[in-house]
Amino acid sequence: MKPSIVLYKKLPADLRQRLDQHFNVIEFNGMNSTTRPQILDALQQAEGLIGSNGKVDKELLDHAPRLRGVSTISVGFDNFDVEELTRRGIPLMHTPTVLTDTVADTMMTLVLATARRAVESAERVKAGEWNGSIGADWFGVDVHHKTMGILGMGRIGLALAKRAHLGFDMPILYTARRQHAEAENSFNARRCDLDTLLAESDFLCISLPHTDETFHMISREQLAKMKSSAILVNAGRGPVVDEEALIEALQTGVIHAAGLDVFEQEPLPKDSPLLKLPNVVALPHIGSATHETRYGMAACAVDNLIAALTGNVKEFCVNPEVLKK
Ligand SMILES: NC(=O)c1ccc[n+]([C@@H]2O[C@H](COP(=O)([O-])OP(=O)(O)OC[C@H]3O[C@@H](n4cnc5c(N)ncnc54)[C@H](O)[C@@H]3O)[C@@H](O)[C@H]2O)c1
Ligand SMILES: O=C(O)[C@H](O)CO
Repeated sequence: MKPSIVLYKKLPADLRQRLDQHFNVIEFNGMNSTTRPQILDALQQAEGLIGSNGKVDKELLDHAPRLRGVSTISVGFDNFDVEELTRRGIPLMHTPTVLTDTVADTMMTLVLATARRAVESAERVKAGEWNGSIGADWFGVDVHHKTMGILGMGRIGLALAKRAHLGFDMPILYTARRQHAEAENSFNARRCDLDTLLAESDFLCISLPHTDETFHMISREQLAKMKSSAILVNAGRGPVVDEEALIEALQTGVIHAAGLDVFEQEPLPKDSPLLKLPNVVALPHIGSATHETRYGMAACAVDNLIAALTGNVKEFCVNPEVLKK
């Protein structure tokens, strides 16, 4: 008999078929307050779990006595209790690499859109405000040759450094726990401490995961150290930036603008002050959201689950120590 798995994300038909070839698939339309109790029930029998955007915590794992493998359709895994999964010997698989270039493109989009006020200007055109030669009240600021500071010099940070340095002649600064030779040798990036990064960056670009250590790493005190002309771009995770402090900084001119793909609460609440600020470009967490990349992520996650449940894991395991047991 094929092992049962729980799927909580709609997949392209061919990938769903691939899962069906290996498993008895119990499918749910997302993990939310309605489906979660049903998912917990189904997990009594399930040996695998695959999806994205659900909380996989101790409560869920307590309902899954037979679970042997978990696969997330994302690179980020802050919604998983990795310690608890590891304690139970369950591998957590994720999808790095396949989305790196697409997310770096999204970050560059936010850099350009905020600096050149592209969204704001387009909205003014649609509102019929373009009635003659434009004046300085429509002008933006240059991107090329400005300093980009990268917080989170991992796969995405490196791909962003490549775009900024080779495409836009931008000097690159980064703050990291270790030196990144490729960033330094290929893109002339310079490592510095956080205070220097804050003081010298024209664009502070965040591609950090959400961990205990990165929670509110950028708050009131850090924002105050930035240039008043600086632009903050965050496509890592919302909680890395203290959103209340950011809103205040944007309202009072402590910094110039922000381009945000991620937020402390998602979807962004409809009454968020961010939505009223003309110097904010807010995107609905579309970092990896192209047809090609989302397909690639789903395919990688399907392969990852098959590998985990057949004992063939070679890469993309968040907690590889469980494989040695
Ligand atoms: N907006 C989106 O749609 C989207 C898409 C993909 C990934 N992401 C986010 O981007 C993150 C990064 O993805 P990646 O593939 O580049 O991962 P990665 O692991 O390659 O890079 C993360 C980098 O952050 C560094 N880091 C972690 N904690 C740090 C700290 N306290 N101080 C300094 N540096 C620290 C790590 O050392 C690593 O170099 C993901 O974890 C996810 O949260 C968002
Ligand atoms: O972590 C990721 O892969 C992105 O945020 C998409 O969910």
